[in-house]
Amino acid sequence: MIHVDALAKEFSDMKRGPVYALDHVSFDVRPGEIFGLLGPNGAGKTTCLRILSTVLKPTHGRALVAGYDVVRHPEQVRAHIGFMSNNTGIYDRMTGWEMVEYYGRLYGIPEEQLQSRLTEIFQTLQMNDFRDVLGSKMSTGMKQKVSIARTIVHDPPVLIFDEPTSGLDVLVARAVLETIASLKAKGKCIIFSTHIMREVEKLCDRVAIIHRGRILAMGTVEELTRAHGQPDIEEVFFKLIRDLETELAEI
Ligand SMILES: Nc1ncnc2c1ncn2[C@@H]1O[C@H](COP(=O)(O)OP(=O)(O)OP(=O)(O)O)[C@@H](O)[C@H]1O
Repeated sequence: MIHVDALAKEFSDMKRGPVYALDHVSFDVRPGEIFGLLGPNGAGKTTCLRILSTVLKPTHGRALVAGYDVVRHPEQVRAHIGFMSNNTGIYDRMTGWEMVEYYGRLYGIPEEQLQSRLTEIFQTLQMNDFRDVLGSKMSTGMKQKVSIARTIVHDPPVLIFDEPTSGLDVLVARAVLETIASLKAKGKCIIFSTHIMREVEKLCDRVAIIHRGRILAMGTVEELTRAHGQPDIEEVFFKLIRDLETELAEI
């Protein structure tokens, strides 16, 4: 469902010169799988997810999403994905219902299907008690739910979440993770970025540890801890980052 082959992105930064945000990464994600990109700030996670969602173009390599090339067929890719960035961007003067309805129309869902789809989503995500609250009056948790609702309104087969629990309190974060798990149970192909080890352990079928734009290791949590002789994913993560930094310092 997602096929990424030697994907790279170079930015030219006024101060720093060329920045290799993504350095030839390759991976695949299957339907019914949750794939995590685990990395520190600036690792390249957002850049990778932005390329997959057609917001950015790669400087090298190829990515296919739902069978469509992100550069050659961006409209097709957009029709088959739901992308939730960590900036919820909720409109102050619209209610949750209106916002999700608006996105449903943007995706071209026929009117007669749209209302039943909204009813279903508002029930599943337990949003009925605030369906008529304006964006300006919503709590962070409410906003995050609206954001998820509009990401999934067109029932896309591929879901891309950029740090979906960032800045949320524990209860809301838990609800978001439960929603992601239920989307996997429906057979969705899910990729999400995080720097929270526990989320990876709880949710991901496979994970790629990413730092300085490179994938340092990839596999199930069990495979990675075994291969690197560490007790848990946190130790694997710090070991790999330390090793790369030592290697770079010696060059
Ligand atoms: N538009 C841009 N112009 C120049 N450099 C950029 C641009 N976007 C990202 N970068 C740089 O690319 C690198 C990777 O950034 P990216 O946002 O992908 O990391 P990240 O893993 O998502 O981290 P974070 O969790 O901080 O968002 C960083 O060094 C960042 O400063």
